[in-house]
Amino acid sequence: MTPSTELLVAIEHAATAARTPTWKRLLKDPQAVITASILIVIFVLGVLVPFLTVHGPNEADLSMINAPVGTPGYPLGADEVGRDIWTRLLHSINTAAISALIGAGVALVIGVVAGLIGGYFGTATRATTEWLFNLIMTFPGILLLIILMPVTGGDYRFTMLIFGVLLSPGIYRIVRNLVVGVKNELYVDAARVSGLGNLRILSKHVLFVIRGPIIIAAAFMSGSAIAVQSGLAFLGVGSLQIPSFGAMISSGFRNLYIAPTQFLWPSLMLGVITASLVLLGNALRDTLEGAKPKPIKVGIGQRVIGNDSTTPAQHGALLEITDLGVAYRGPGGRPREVVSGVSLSIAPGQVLGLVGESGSGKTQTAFAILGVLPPEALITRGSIRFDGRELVGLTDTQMRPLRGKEIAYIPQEPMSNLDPSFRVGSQLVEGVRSALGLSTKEAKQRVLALLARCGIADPQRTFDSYPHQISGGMAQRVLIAGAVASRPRLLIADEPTTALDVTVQAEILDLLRDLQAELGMAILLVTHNFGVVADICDHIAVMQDGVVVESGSTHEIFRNPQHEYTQLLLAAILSEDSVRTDPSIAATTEGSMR
Ligand SMILES: Nc1ncnc2c1ncn2[C@@H]1O[C@H](COP(=O)(O)OP(=O)(O)OP(=O)(O)O)[C@@H](O)[C@H]1O
Repeated sequence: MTPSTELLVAIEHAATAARTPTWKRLLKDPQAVITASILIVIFVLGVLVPFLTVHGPNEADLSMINAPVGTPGYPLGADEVGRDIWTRLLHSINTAAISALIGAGVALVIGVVAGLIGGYFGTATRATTEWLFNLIMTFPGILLLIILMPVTGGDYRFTMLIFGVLLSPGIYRIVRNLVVGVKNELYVDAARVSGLGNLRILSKHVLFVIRGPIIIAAAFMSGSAIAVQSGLAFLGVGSLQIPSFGAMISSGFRNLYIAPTQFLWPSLMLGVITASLVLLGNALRDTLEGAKPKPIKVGIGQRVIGNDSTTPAQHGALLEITDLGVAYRGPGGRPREVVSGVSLSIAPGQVLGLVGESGSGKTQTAFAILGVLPPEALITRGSIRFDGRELVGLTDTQMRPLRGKEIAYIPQEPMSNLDPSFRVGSQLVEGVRSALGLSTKEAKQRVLALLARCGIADPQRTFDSYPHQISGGMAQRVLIAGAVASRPRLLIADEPTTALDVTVQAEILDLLRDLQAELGMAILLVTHNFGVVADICDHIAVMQDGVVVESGSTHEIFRNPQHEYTQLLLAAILSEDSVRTDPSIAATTEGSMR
């Protein structure tokens, strides 16, 4: 099996796993199966207590005080007042189960209902629920439970009820945050528009999506409730008539030197129950939340078919992309290639236009070269060689010396790529210093010179401005200045003129053309606009649905487009409408076609 086939098989397995129902996936997890089985066995022992014991839980026989393990009728021995430890242990299971049920149940009911309401409805409702839960959180939990003993009459069920209320802010916050994240999803909007009531939307769409974290929290809260009930009983808080692990441990503790096993049984049982609940919660989390595809980061663990990273690039190409595949997993977990078998080549100093309609995979190809694909992206196949060096498989640290120095990038939205909190100059100086290792003073001089070179009339003023104080065209010039500061060998420009008005577009293209000639750098120009391509590119690659459908010299493609899609794109820019709305570009295009 080739490495890439292995990767695809692994992806396929992950996708199949994601489609399997939760309970089936849980059954395949040994941790979930073992812990759930232990809890079921213990729970059944508690339920069958009348059939498994001969004594009552508080029935004392003074002749049996501290009877050893294996005494007839007392399989685990008797305690300090002659009560059957086995019987008390099984009854304690029921106490623990009821504690978990009440404590976790109350917390869930209050927390989930309030979380749904607080997260889904307007700010006034949220502010009220928030205030209430903040108030609850100010109560000192355990202390309050002890202080309220006279009110609860020592009945652990009331104590657990109060404990449930005290636990509820935790679950409220989880649910509220999840609901805030989900409520603006398009499918919730769609349900609202289709006329579904809030109750139905909350119970059907919202609750369903957030069920995973709620189930997990329930497992952890059950463990907490049992632990707190036992702790209180250990301290002697509550009715002495109720058999519980805490009361048994306390009694065993007093007799530790006389009969150590009295301490062992309840401690062991309590430990096994709480540990099983926590481990089951972890297994549930892994199954419910881990079902999402695990992202493979670019540069980490990608494998390429049959390439040897020491082989130089073919035909003296600066950038050579061969059979590149980039995929994302769809809703079912199945990977879908958005870049599929793309091959491109750029010689030093050449300008290649990567053209295609929106969503055709141009930016994904550019991001793959830069090694900045989002974490959920998968490189399924292929190779990207820069100056003979394989880039696919490089870690982020290995990519960093190349990015910004050898390969520079100009983004589509100049404004959103400048940090509004810092002055333009300081952002540029920072980039230039890190790329070229210059002192601040040298970097500043270089930046000012570059700003002037990039057509900015008053460089010092722009240097001292915040991004909101400059225009879109200026911001793009600023970013171009930053990109070419290190004299890169390859400049990737992703729709560098799209966000600008027509006259500024032409100026920016002029600037790029001049800088390219001056610095001799290669440019990969990502655009959907054939007019831009005609203006500046030597070669063109046309992309459709993630595939390069046609490539060749600009002259050839404009003169004799072979592929139907290329003909369509060309026809579109020459249509009457686009000529009317985009006169300078149409003129340029016509010019270059002549
Ligand atoms: N994070 C992501 N998860 C899933 N699919 C994605 C993700 N990012 C991009 N895509 C998909 O990849 C495909 C190609 O996107 P890409 O951004 O490369 O298109 P493009 O040709 O550059 O278009 P545009 O000019 O609109 O940016 C699109 O169908 C897009 O939906």
